[in-house]
Amino acid sequence: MTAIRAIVTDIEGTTSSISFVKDVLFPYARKRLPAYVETHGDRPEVQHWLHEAAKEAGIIEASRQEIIELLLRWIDEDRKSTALKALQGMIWQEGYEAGEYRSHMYPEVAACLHAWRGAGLHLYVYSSGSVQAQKLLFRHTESGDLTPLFAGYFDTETGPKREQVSYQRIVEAIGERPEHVLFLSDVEQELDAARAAGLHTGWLLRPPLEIPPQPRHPAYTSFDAIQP
Ligand SMILES: CSCCC(=O)C(=O)COP(=O)(O)O
Ligand SMILES: [Mg+2]
Repeated sequence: MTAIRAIVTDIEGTTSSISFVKDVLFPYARKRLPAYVETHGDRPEVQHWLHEAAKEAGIIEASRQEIIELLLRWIDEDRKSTALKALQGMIWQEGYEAGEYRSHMYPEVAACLHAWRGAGLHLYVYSSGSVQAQKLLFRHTESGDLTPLFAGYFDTETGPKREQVSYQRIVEAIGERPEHVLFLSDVEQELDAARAAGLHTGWLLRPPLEIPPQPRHPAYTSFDAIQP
């Protein structure tokens, strides 16, 4: 493998369990979204994302109630809408700050991130969750505040995770050639897109998942097995 200088990691299913996102974060945002929009709907950043959601849905002159119902539907569908993700991030902030939850990290993740950073690698996050949500998640982990380890964060404002161009934009933004960058994810389509852009890939298959006989990407059941 060409010398790896930077690692870009996904979150859900890679550093943290799918269950934490689906069973803790999503229901928290779902329950509070209507009241949050009613209470904070006049803030410019909330207004902006409500407008973006309506635009994405092609709804002209939507009422606030219609947008709320749309966003709740999108949460149920796990739609990777940039507008929804931005609003979820704002709501999750309240939960983290109230101590309602801390974010899950697989047991070896913090130690590996520390070791990789200690070895001089530059670490980045690329998730469908908003940059705000990513920073909150890594600040409030069960393994402490991991944000000092990261040099940057990317969300779907950079582009969808299954499109090659998103990875081209990321390597350009971080100033690395793609062959020096390793992307880690649990989703094969994301890895395919990263590989098409020239990045190295690592496929995380967390137990009870198992590595198939001939994986299309270098496959690992934990970060421990990755030797960048
Ligand atoms: C930043 S935590 C919430 C993650 C999220 O909203 C999500 O949809 C998961 O996306 P990922 O790209 O990390 O699999
Ligand atoms: Mg994932």
